[in-house]
Order: sequence, then C-alpha cells, then structure tokens
Amino acid sequence: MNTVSVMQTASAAGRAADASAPVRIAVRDLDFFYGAAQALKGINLDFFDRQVTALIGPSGCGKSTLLRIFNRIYSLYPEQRAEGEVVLDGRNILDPRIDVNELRSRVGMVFQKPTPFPMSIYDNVAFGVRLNERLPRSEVDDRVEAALRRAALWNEVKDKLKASGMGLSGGQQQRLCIARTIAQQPEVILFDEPTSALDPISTGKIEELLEQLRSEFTIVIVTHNMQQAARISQFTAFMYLGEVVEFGPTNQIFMNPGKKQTQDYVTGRFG
Ligand SMILES: Nc1ncnc2c1ncn2[C@@H]1O[C@H](COP(=O)(O)OP(=O)(O)OP(=O)(O)O)[C@@H](O)[C@H]1O
Repeated sequence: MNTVSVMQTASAAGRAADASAPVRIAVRDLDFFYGAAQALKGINLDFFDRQVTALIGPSGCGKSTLLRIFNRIYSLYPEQRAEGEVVLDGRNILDPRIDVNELRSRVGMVFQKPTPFPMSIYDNVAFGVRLNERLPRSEVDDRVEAALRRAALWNEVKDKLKASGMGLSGGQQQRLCIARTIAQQPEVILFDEPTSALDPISTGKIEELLEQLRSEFTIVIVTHNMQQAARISQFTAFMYLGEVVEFGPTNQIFMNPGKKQTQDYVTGRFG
C-alpha cells in the first residue's frame, strides 16, 4: 500500500475517534527499567474507553514494554520495575498491593503467536472462568458459547468443542485465544502483534473482529504494520527510543502529524 492509500485508510478509521470518551487507562510520568537500562521515559498517555489505540514505532522503541505494564506481566521478573502511575478506573495498578490475578482478568492479553493450551476447545475458553469464578456448569457453558460467538469462531467449532484447541488452524487458534480472553469479561484487551504470524485472510478476520470488539472493550494493540494501525485504530501513539513522540487521532497522526519524526516514520522514510 502506498502512502496515499495508507492516508485514505487512516481517514476512515480516524473518523470514529472519540476523545470525549471516558479515559479507561491514564498513564502518568511512567518510567520503566530492565535492571539499570531504562526502556521507557516519562510516558504520559490516555487510552479512551471503547476505542482502539495502536502503539507504533521502530523495533526496540518500547511498544511491547508499555503494553506489558498494563497487566503487570513484568512483575514476574524481580529486576524489572516501573515508576509513575498507570491509573485504571481510579486505581494505580503499579501499586504493589493490587491483586494481579484480578487485574489480569480485567486486562486480558492476546500474544503474537497463538497460545492455545493443550486441552479441548471448550476447556481453553472455560479455563480463566473456572480459575477465577465459581459458576454452575450451565453458566460456564453459556459463557463459553457467548465468547466463541463474540470471537467469530462458534460456527466453526460448535460441533467439536471437545476436540483439542491445538488442532485448529493458526487463525482459528488466535480467535480461540481471543475467546479465552473475552470469556473472563475484561474491560481492556491488549494485543501484541496479534496477526504477525497469520496469513492475509486470517489477518483480515482478526481485524474485522477488533472493529466489532471495540463496541464492548478498550483495545490497545502493538503493530509493526502501519496499514493495519491505519485501518483499525481510532488513536495512535508513535514511540521512539522509549518515549512517546506524538499521540492523537489516527487520521491526524497519518495525514497531518505535528512532528517531522512522525511524518518520516508513517511515510516509511525510517524505521
Ligand atoms: N527482557 C529484557 N531485558 C532487557 N532489556 C529488554 C528486555 N526486553 C526488552 N528490552 C529492551 O527494552 C527496549 C524496548 O523493547 P521492546 O521490546 O518494548 O520494544 P518494541 O518496540 O516492542 O520492539 P519490537 O517492535 O522489536 O518488538 C529495547 O531496547 C529492548 O532491547
């Protein structure tokens, strides 16, 4: 896709940008360290409710690091630390007293490579629900069906719910992982390059799905693919060397960026 068509795509996605939506996640003066190495510097960003925000920027700029702070995955590693505030619904999730299991059911994550568990399709989707909630079997059934429908997978798997999730195609496995996340009824879903391991048809399905999911969830997506960011997001943050260079409605970032660095990146002149 050339620059002009990226801009046309951006225009369509960006028209839906709603900066008057409530702020779901507010990042304030956020620094992040891997041991002594600082990977994020003074990040300030708002993520709006029921909008898709894309994090873009060259390799190593800190996109995944930022995404992984939102469900505190980093706290598994003692040498990693975050300073500043990430406020989700009025609470700073960096606070060590936050219950990370509860946080991770509110902030779901879908990874680059589909990661189905070695168990049935049904059990994959029911997994988090059973772990965190005590529901009667019929309610778990309902939750599994609703999540598979929402993830646009129900029609393909409804007759083989007991078959292994590992037997699905790559694109179906990724939708299964999305269903597993949705089943926990999160508020926010984080996507870390969710289509980079998929073929174009599966990628198209996931992109369509993201557009549908945003009516219910706040979505943050890391993508290397600028056309994808332009197609699916309402807001875009351009990052470089651990900082946010520019943030705004996607059509503004792609069609009328305020900074030369952003312009150079979105027109493919560097990165
Ligand atoms: N586990 C780690 N230990 C030490 N440094 C790390 C670790 N993970 C990432 N980094 C460093 O932090 C910086 C940001 O990395 P990050 O993976 O967040 O960037 P990114 O923008 O997501 O890159 P990519 O697009 O290549 O995935 C880089 O300098 C990287 O080398």
